[in-house]
Amino acid sequence: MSQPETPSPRRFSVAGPLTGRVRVPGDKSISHRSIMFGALAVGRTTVTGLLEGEDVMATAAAMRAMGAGVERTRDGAWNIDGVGVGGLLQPQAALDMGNSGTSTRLLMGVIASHGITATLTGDASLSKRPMGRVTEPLSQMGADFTCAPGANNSQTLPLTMRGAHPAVPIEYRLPVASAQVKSAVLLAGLNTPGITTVIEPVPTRDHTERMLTGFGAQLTVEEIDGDRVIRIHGEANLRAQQIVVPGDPSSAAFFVVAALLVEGSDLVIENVGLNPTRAALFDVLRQMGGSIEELDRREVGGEPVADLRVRHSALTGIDVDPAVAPAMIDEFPVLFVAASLAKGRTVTSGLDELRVKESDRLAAMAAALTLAGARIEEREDGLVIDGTGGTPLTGTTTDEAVVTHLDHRIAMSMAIAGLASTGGVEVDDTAPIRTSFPTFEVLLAQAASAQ
Ligand SMILES: O=C(O)C1=C[C@@H](OP(=O)(O)O)[C@@H](O)[C@H](O)C1
Ligand SMILES: C=C(OP(=O)(O)O)C(=O)O
Repeated sequence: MSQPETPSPRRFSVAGPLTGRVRVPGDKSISHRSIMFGALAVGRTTVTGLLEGEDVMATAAAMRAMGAGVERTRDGAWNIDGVGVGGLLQPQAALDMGNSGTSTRLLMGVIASHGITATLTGDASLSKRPMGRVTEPLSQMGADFTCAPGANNSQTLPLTMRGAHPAVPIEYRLPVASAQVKSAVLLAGLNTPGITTVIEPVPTRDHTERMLTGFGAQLTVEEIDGDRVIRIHGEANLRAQQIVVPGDPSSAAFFVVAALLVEGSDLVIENVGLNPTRAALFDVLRQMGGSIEELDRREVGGEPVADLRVRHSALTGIDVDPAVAPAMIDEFPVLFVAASLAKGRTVTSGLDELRVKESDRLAAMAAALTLAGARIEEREDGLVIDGTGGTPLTGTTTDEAVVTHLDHRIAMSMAIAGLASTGGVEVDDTAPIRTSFPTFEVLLAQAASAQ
């Protein structure tokens, strides 16, 4: 298991309005997939704009350990030298997935149809997250999962898996709206003879489908009776690509909410990915009265992108349609912060998945925001928030820090709550922020002092 680090507590307090321009780092989902698919392609894939966060570096280290070349060039681009589908080598040591669910679940899919054995480990947060959702379909394909030495079940990390070669193609209907489960089965299908099918009743982020098609896989998506039916033809040949990673909307979300909440703000966030399976937060905030303007809409790396101009706005609470949840699943923690300062009540529901992220995000945000002075009711599948109508939250005392539970999104969300409080918010540990957004604190300071 990954060693726990010394926590880095920090107080986030009222700063000036957020102005000027910031550029958030590359999309985490696309960065993971760039490395994995590049490692499975024939030839050299080059990636610019890759997110150099700890989660993506865990993917890079794992692909290296299985024989691919993954190196940063002097100008900050990345070269991935692929081994070809079917060409992965057995890793010599356990693969440390750190804090990253995406690395773990997608790699389990990749390994499932390679005839190799691998042990996967993770930090204390990742070791609690459910893996049965991927081991179940991957076992149907022939992969075998056992408890790693010292572990007591094969539903959580650490676990050891043996891939099947040849694996068996399956048709799998997703029991949970999860792009990670969908991707795990499709990636196992890459090196499986025949056609592997995933049926998705509720659409989730579609980067795997878009990118595998770009890499030359035979993949089809059909709408049948309201379901998305995705088929991948196995024993695929992937061709190396040149990838430009757009900015991460999940990282941009923190700056969007900060600019909406802090009086006098007028901030441009450049190069934000606006794939419709990811961008629902911005529509929800607009429904609440947020001024978020798209400038220079364009395509980057096959994904829609724009610069977002965000101005301080008076927000009003709404009932958030649970149908949009998958398209903003990682953005609820920071939406809860926005709702805490809106006028009136915001009701969220259908969010059971938030309980199995890096932390139980419903419980963690309810506790953190309550400590900071917000009015929150925690329900089984969502939070109900009675906002202040714009009056800053009281904040927390220095000896009462909010608890982030090794969850980067709790830490960043509560940092933004600190900017919108009179007394500031004490965050118990900022170290997890490095998993997805290593430049968060620098960019926040830059935006708050840009005038
Ligand atoms: O496929 C991906 O890249 C991701 C899918 C989502 O997880 P689930 O599929 O578990 O909802 C999301 O929360 C995670 O941050 C990244
Ligand atoms: C849930 C997240 O990531 P992962 O599942 O990859 O740990 C996240 O980044 O919010």
